[in-house]
Amino acid sequence: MTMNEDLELLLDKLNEQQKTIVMSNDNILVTACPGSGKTRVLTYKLAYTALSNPHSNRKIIAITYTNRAADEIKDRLELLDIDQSAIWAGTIHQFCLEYIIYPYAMSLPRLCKGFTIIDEYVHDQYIQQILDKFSINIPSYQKSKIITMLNNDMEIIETQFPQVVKGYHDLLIQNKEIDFDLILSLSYQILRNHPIASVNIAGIIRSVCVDEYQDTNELQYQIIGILTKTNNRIKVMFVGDTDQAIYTSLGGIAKSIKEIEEITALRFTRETLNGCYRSTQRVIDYYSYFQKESYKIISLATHAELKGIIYLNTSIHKDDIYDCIAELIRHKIDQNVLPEEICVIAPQWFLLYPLSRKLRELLPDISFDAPDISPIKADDMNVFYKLARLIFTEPGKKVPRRKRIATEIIKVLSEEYNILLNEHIDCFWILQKINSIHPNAGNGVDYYKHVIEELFSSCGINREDNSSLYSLYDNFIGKTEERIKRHSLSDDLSAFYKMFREKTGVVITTCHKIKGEEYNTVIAFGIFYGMIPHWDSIFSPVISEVNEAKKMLYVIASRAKESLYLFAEQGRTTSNGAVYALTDILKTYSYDYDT
Ligand SMILES: Nc1ncnc2c1ncn2[C@@H]1O[C@H](COP(=O)(O)OP(=O)(O)OP(=O)(O)O)[C@@H](O)[C@H]1O
Repeated sequence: MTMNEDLELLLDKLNEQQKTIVMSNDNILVTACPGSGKTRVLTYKLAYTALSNPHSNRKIIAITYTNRAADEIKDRLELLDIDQSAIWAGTIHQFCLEYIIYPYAMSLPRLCKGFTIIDEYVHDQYIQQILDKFSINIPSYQKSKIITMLNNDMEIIETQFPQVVKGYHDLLIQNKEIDFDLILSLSYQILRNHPIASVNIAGIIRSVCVDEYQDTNELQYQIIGILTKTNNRIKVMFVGDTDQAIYTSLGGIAKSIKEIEEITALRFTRETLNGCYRSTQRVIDYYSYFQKESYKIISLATHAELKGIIYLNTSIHKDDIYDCIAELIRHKIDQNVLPEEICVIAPQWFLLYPLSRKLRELLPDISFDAPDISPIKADDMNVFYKLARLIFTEPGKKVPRRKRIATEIIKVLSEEYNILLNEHIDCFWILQKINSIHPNAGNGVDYYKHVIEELFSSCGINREDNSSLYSLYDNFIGKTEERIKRHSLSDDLSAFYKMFREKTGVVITTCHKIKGEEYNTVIAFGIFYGMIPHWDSIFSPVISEVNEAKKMLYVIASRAKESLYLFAEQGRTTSNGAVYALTDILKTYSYDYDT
């Protein structure tokens, strides 16, 4: 097939609005409604850019909000049979590590003598250690609010406990460690203070596509801005939906086109995607009430005209909610809705654990993709977690993904831990080696330790010469063992395989985690003022509680293809005994709900 035929085949799968965006040679800011095919547009834009200039060796970068989204894009490109050698997709943290921190660590005194990246768990341990040192006794919710992130000039932002943050950073420096936030701040420092680094990095980039731009934080915009100011040939696309900006509390900002133009020193064209392939027109009209600035979304779904169900219940008691949801699920399945097409959500995890237990009891014949506490904590930045993903998944399945993970492992070992691996060690070798080690251990941790020891020994990696890698390893094992003990989990090998198995069945998750997904039926409970919006927004002097509630309800409702059930059950109280009630904005929304 010729290149033009390849391109035509790609474009055939897009509607006119999507095509315009994919083919545009401008810098574009795309505001896209839910279900309008943002992921499709982004994937096809990457494919189109790669195919239209196959000889360019400059990189096409896609920045996604989660590792899962990056995996999805890479899998879709694989299905389209696109050569991905010029395409890079990952989170901003991964981008910063691979393109800025690892190659230019020598330019910062803090990094030049080697460094390791700590995770949330170590972060929390350090904070506790310093609070103890200063004899500060505060509740855990307050601990988690201590801002350890620094500003663009590496100064402390935290106002209430600045001495704790100083102690924390001193400890990191002393241990030659950095945390997640420092990946961004130090990348910014390198780009800003070392023009050679920014010229080199910007010089190898062809385009940057940012997904979910409404969740991008200030530093991320600034990092992209330095690159485009250094090389104005870089083409930029921001795609997102300002009505779905539910990460404001984590620093996400949906910048205006003018602000983006200022930061990047580029001119932008605005494009819109307002055709929704997901929901019926009725569901769309229902959630459009929560838009910040009203605009018309048109259903392009084959089921656009179906009535479906839109239901709100504020009278059910919390003790009856599990039976009621179980009945609903049974009813939907009897109507031939697939279990995978049903999702039950709540604003907080603690509401979901008892629900999952109860639903499994009430519906023993139905499978659930429910929040289980897994023996290993998911952490895609940790090389030992990446190794676990290979060790505890079946060799013959998802081979391209396994190859990618193996390649990432080699990269981390050589670039982060400066390990000189033998030339023959490539992703195939790693996969073959892991596939061939089958220790005789029924316990998951022992099994994992055996594989790692044998793998490392065949790679020539030993404890004596690689103390920082082994300290991460010991920490990883220690944390896993502690998790198993704390939550009384099974340490059986099968429990480790289970955690990485693709889950099927009725999905049970939180309102934040459901973002980007779609289901025939969405059942949401716990729709309370204090959870939607969260108390943090209600008490915040800078965040608008009404907007936060609107955005959350917009995300929840826009996941539904046909049916949406909302519950604000009676009888739930806060820890202080105050009674939870329906979120305010739904009290004032006079909608003609189904009964
Ligand atoms: N041109 C198209 N033709 C047919 N179906 C499409 C087209 N574009 C997208 N879709 C379908 O629309 C649905 C929604 O797509 P996608 O999940 O990419 O939307 P989204 O814009 O990312 O949604 P959200 O913002 O809610 O996360 C998917 O099922 C996708 O296959």
